[in-house]
Amino acid sequence: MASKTKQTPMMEQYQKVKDQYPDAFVFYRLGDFYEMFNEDAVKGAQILELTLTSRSKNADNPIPMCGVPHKAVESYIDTLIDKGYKVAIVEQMEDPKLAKGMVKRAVTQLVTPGTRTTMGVENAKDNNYLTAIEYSDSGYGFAYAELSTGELKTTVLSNMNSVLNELMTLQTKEVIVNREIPEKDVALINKVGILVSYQDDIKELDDMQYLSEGLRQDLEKKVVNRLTTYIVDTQKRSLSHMKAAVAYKPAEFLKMDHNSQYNLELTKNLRTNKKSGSLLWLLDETKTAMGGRKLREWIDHPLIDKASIENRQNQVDDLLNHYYERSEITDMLVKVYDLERLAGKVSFGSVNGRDLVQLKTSLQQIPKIKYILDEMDTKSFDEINNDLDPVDEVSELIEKAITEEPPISVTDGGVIKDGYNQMLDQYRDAMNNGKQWIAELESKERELTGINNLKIGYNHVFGYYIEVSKANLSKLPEDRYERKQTLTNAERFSTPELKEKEKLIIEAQEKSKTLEYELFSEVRDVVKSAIQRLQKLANAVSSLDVMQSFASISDEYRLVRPTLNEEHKLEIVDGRHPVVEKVMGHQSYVPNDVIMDPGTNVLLITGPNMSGKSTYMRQLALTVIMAQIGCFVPAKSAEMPIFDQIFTRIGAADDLISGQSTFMVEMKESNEAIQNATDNSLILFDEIGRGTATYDGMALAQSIIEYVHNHIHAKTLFSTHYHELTELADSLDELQNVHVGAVEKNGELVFLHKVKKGAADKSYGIHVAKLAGLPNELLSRADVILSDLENNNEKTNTDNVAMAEKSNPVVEDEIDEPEQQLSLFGDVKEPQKKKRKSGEDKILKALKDLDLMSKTPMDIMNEVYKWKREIDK
Ligand SMILES: Nc1ncnc2c1ncn2[C@@H]1O[C@H](COP(=O)(O)OP(=O)(O)OP(=O)(O)O)[C@@H](O)[C@H]1O
Repeated sequence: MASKTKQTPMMEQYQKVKDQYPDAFVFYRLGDFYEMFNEDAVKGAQILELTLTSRSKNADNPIPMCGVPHKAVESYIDTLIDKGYKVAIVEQMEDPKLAKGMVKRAVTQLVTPGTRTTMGVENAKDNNYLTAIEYSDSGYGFAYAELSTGELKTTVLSNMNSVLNELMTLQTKEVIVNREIPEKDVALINKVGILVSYQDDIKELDDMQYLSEGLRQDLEKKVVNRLTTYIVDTQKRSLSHMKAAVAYKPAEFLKMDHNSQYNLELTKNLRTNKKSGSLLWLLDETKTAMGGRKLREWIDHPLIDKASIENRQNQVDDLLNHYYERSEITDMLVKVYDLERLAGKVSFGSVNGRDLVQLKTSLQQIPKIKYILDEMDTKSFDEINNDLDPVDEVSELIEKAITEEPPISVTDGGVIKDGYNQMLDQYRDAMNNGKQWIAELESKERELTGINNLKIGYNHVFGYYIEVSKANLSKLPEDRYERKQTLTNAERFSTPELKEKEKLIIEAQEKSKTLEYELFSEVRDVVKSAIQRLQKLANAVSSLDVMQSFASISDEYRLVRPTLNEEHKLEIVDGRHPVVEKVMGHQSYVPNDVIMDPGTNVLLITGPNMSGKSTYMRQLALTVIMAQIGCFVPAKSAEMPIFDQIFTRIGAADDLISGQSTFMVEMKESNEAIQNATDNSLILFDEIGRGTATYDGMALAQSIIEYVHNHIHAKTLFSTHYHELTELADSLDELQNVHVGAVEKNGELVFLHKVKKGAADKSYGIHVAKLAGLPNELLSRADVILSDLENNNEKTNTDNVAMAEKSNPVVEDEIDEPEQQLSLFGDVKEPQKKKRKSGEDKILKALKDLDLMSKTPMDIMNEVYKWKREIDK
């Protein structure tokens, strides 16, 4: 809290704002600076590396203070937002020179992590989503928006797990909730590092009604309204570019949880957390920022509708078949700027002359692109072509009105072209004539005074002046020259006629600047009225951009069009992991088949460590995702079903956030798959069970395989080091063994990376340890232990069998032991039954011989009674 001593009116004004925005840094405009005070100043100075000073230094309680220049404020705000803070911007609402008393100030915007719209070039292809969640008994309303592009989507999710998944997939920066949401939910959101902001009331905003109008579910309407209320409250500016909310259902897309997306490195590399090395990195040859964002959205949401996938495939095909046209389109797309974000800027009123020139350049490409698409004459692009509206009147207006290289500022003139407005031309003439007159005055004055180095100059404070060096002062006639400024070596003067011309020039300058700004605003308003059309155009351009990216990737990496079937047939010939291949070079990559006919649902993959088991599984997942976003796939040929969901238990399983152990996460992820997978799903289980004791692990692995095999029938790849499991192929007819080959050459292990039918014969763990450089002594010792274990195992097996036979010789003969009595591990279970007495054996024999059909119930009753007495003896 600020000190209780009497505050100055300004500090009172400041404190009022701060009280309203306690969780934000308050940037308080004072002249050319935004100042922070008190605790904001102390913290802000530290984070932003500013010098901390104080106001009223000599008072008892000096007020800590620091400031940033208004011209550079954006970068400081960005730094704070990046660190998860909010910034309230307080502007002067009147000209301080004209203000009576305290200058009026007000918060003009609250910038928060989810509402930031200033994107640097480096993250132009990223979205910055703001999300709202509405808790209810029947599920969670979920809505997200991207303020800079106006995108707004909503859905209802059944549980908090799905909410967290969606939040992480979208990489949301901020979540809006009201206080009815359970605290444990808020804690979960905080745990994944997302800022939670509260918005308790919902305002029915007339001009924002359209945003939720088309929605059918109340929960969706409510959550959209909460989100838009928060946006209006914080942004306090026009949001006419916000698009009406689109309701979506997660089930309309291939479902994948965030962990799977993360572990499959779809948009980020696991190690570096950067785009490089991810599927997105491989596929991104988009030329526009909008295309880049759309590609990412598609990777996050692959399709499941066959017709839509095939339409995209047709587009790729058509572009591949029209090489020349494709490269023309690509060249034009390079000149298309970020139409979505330009539309946003127009709506916010923050657009400048340069933005409008970018808009014009972009729009001018559209007729050319349309022409080429017409020439290509392919049906697949009909819809996109229809939506390519060049918004001619906007580009023509900008062409007529805005200069080719306008300055950044829209208030300093130089934005409007000559010839666009008569009045402006007249002002400009006056200015130019005046300047011309002044230039001529210089030579006239030189002649008059005989001072050759006399010159006429201009500065902001003193205006136009005649400068004479001190040495020449004596040559100057006294009468006409009025002294303006004294320098070390010269004096500056004015004359009545210079003053008069100066006045004319300055007046013309002021008037032209004001008029230019008015004209610019008019142009901007015309553009504003075309926002919806621009957004539709942006959507079409970005789709076209992604398609040309797919086509050029397909060319570059020899991808093929997959055939989609409805018969559960998966047949990928010579498939490749596209990212690993790109990194290692395609000569070194060993292609592999994945063949699973309709009757084969489980591939059990064995092979040494490092042989390529997980690469093989990941390769399949990426191929499926590429196919379902409409791209071609890395293989010689590919036939595949459309998958509804992908479940993975792959890669590092540590869940540091919720503090769960590797094994626990492994089991939870397995459970997710087992509970939710269908026969249309893809399951990838990489070494399930390795996180616990061998026997537990192996038992679980087998029962999971059996369960998936018997109940789910999803296409499943299961890699394992438990060689014993390969015997399952004998009893499970939908399961096949494959193994990744390796050979031993002169005691060294050579990986072949080739997947072949059948089970691997050996584990080679010690060989891999050798490759990792473990000391020889340790390795030799491991060899000894291994052969001991192997011998013991064999011995134990034979001992066990012998013991079982010895301990129970009669039973083996007389009673059919179920086969399962032979455990997984090849040894016989300890006999659990006590040795039976001979009387009991007699009873069993009698029971076996009893002919039920020839006896009455009474006879049986008597018989049983006799036996019971016998046993009870
Ligand atoms: N098809 C392939 N062609 C060429 N190199 C490959 C291929 N598959 C994998 N590799 C190489 O082998 C390395 C190890 O592969 P991967 O991690 O898939 O092995 P793994 O069998 O799953 O190992 P572990 O059992 O230890 O987890 C990869 O990093 C890659 O460099």
